[in-house]
Formats: sequence, C-alpha cells, structure tokens
Amino acid sequence: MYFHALIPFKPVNPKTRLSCVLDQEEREAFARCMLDDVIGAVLKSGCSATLLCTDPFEHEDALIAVRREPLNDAINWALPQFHCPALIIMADIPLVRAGDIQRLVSTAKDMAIVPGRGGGTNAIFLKKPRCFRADYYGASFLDHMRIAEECGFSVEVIDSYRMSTDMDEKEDLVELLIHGRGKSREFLERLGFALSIEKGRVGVKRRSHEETL
Ligand SMILES: Nc1nc2c(ncn2[C@@H]2O[C@H](COP(=O)(O)OP(=O)(O)OP(=O)(O)O)[C@@H](O)[C@H]2O)c(=O)[nH]1
Ligand SMILES: C[C@H](OP(=O)(O)O)C(=O)O
Repeated sequence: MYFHALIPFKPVNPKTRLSCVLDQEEREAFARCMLDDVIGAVLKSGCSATLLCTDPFEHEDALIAVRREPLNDAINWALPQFHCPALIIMADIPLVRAGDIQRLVSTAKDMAIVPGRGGGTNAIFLKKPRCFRADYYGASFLDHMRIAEECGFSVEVIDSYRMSTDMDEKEDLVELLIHGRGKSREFLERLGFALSIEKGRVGVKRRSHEETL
C-alpha cells in the first residue's frame, strides 16, 4: 500500500553532536547524504516523502514544508492534517532499506514504532495520525508508548538494527562504515573516515587528520 512519509529535517547546523569530527559545512553535507539514503528507501518502499524543514530547502524527490518551530510543534502541526495513515521517519537513519519500511507499514496494529538507540524514536507508523501527538527528545520511545496507550492504540514495537541505528555520535559512524551501502557511507569515506580496529570496541579514525577519534 501507498503511504505518506513525513521526514523532519534540519538542513542548517545539524548533527551538532558530531562537531567533534565534522565542521558545520561537513555536517550539513552529511545530513543531506543521510537524507538522500532515507528518501531513497522511502520511495523504493512505495511511499512518498514530505520533508518538514526548519529552513528553506529543495529536494527533487520530496515535497517540502518549511516549519521553523521546534521539532515536536512542527510534527504536531502536520499530524492533524492527515486523513490517511502516516509514517514519521527520521532523516538520520541511513542504514534503512525499503524492506524495513514495508515491514513497518504492514503492521496489523494501530501503530508501529522503532526505538532509536539511547531512548529515542526513529520511526512511527500511525494508522490514525490525527489522534496522536509527538513528544520527541529525552526518552521519547517511552513517551510515545504512553501517548499510544492514552490513544487506545494497539502497538507493535519493531526490532530493527538498521532502523534503530541513528547517527548521533561519533561511535555511531562505526555502524555506517561497516553496514552502509549508500551516499552517507561514501561521503564519510571520501572525508577519510575509516574503522579503527585496535583493542576493545571498534572506533573510527579520520585518515586525513592522522588521528584516532
Ligand atoms: N523539522 C525539524 N526537524 C528537526 C529539528 N531538529 C532536528 N530535526 C530532525 O529530526 C531528526 C532527529 O534529530 P536529531 O537527532 O536531534 O538531529 P539534530 O538536531 O540535527 O542533531 P543534534 O544537533 O546532534 O541534536 C533529524 O531528521 C533532524 O534533521 C527541528 O527543530 N525541526
Ligand atoms: C529526536 C530525538 O532524537 P535522538 O536525540 O534520540 O537521536 C528522539 O528520537 O527523541
């Protein structure tokens, strides 16, 4: 079935938690590459994409709505306008594939939710979006489960490595370098990022800087 994906996107000064390894221009380019990977998976899954952007932005494969208010206010402005099921999916999950999205939108429950690592929420599929309210930040997964209960929704929690892995901190880049197939992995490699395999957990290093991050 055909669904509409709402993708919040912050094109200006995004991903500040990656400032230790990427400057602002690089973070903006990285965010665009991740967005391209996510939009690619969304379209391939048969859904359409609308970006909810904090600033003016253009994308040949998506509709754009510019909403300057904070994330939750922007989503909660959009949700009541849906008269059909809707998918909210974050732009920083570049490992996502079309099959993952198809699994999400084919849930038999009223809502399917994908937790993000560290307490967040990376995707929510809502059969009745007008009844729901977004509450991102903090332990948003728990907050969204509570709101679903208040709405009387049945819920499927989707266990998906690829959709749960968002690129928030430098350690997350390890997953992208190992499992990524799209533009964002290529982008990191072009900047000189590579795995740093020493003892303990695998890390990343940026070869151009000759330093282990
Ligand atoms: N519309 C909208 N989208 C946002 C906003 N803040 C973040 N996003 C998007 O929401 C998703 C998850 O956001 P975060 O992981 O917090 O990304 P971020 O704010 O760029 O990263 P940090 O600066 O490191 O917190 C990404 O798709 C962002 O592009 C906002 O204020 N408005
Ligand atoms: C928006 C926020 O993202 P995180 O900071 O957890 O990546 C959340 O998922 O609630």
